[in-house]
Amino acid sequence: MRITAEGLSWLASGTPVVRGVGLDIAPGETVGLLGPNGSGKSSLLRCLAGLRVPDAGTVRYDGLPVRDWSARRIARRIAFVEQDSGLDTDLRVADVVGLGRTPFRDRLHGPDATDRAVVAAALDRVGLTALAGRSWRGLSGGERQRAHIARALAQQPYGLLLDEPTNHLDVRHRLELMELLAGTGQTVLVALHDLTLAARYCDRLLLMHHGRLIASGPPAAVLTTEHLAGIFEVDAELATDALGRPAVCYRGPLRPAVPASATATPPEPAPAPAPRPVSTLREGTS
Ligand SMILES: Nc1ncnc2c1ncn2[C@@H]1O[C@H](COP(=O)(O)OP(=O)(O)OP(=O)(O)O)[C@@H](O)[C@H]1O
Repeated sequence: MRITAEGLSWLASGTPVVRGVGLDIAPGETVGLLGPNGSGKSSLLRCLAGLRVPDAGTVRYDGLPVRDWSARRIARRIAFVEQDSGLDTDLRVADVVGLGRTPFRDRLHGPDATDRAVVAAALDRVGLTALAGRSWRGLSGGERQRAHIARALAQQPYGLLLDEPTNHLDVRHRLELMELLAGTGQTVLVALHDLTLAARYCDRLLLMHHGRLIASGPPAAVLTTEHLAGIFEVDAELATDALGRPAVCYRGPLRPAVPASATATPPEPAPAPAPRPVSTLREGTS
């Protein structure tokens, strides 16, 4: 599925958050969405997922504008894994994953054999089969995150939008998740803070800053020392991993430059005026 946006803008209480974003994600492409905190990644993803109505511009799936589509129609095309769903329920893990089947079900009927098979396959893909019967409340943060991914996979979408899905995941599960996403064959747009992970698994990277898309291209073209310093405000060196992709080695946050006047040797204090000899004091002349 091709996901495109033209001139996309969204305002929060009158303040521009997404500013004139244009993008074109080809069918089957895995694209990483990068940017510092507050740069507008989640807001852009929500616009693309139909959860925010843009103030200007158009989102299209396979060339069709989605502005007037119902949530159900969108959910049959695209799955969205939010940064923090805050889901709190007594449902079993398999039932939470089964929520991904809702767009395909008649409201009056429960899950059928196909739904159950799709849910089982999704749980298997994220390694949660053993926890299928557990209560949602008993899961760790990382297990919940993987269950959300399984719920999205159970939707059998053509496109996947994910907002920092590697949060809470240990290193092995991060790598597994990125391999899974890159191997789905679906169109994937994934917001990530781990720049090296993004470079390793994404075909292309998009970089946001203050609501605008300021760069798009292969990982090596977007992860530059200029962007690391100027946009992410870190002092970092770029290495190349075994696959020829950029890998970031951080030295630390960039310190704001100290103005020269603050480091210069302070001038010698002016000598205090010598006390006038008493004899020169004249209190009145009469
Ligand atoms: N509903 C809202 N009302 C007011 N301000 C909002 C709203 N949604 C987002 N913002 C503001 O818009 C800016 C972009 O937020 P957004 O969550 O899209 O950024 P982000 O790049 O996803 O950040 P992070 O990396 O921290 O998750 C932030 O300054 C945020 O406070």
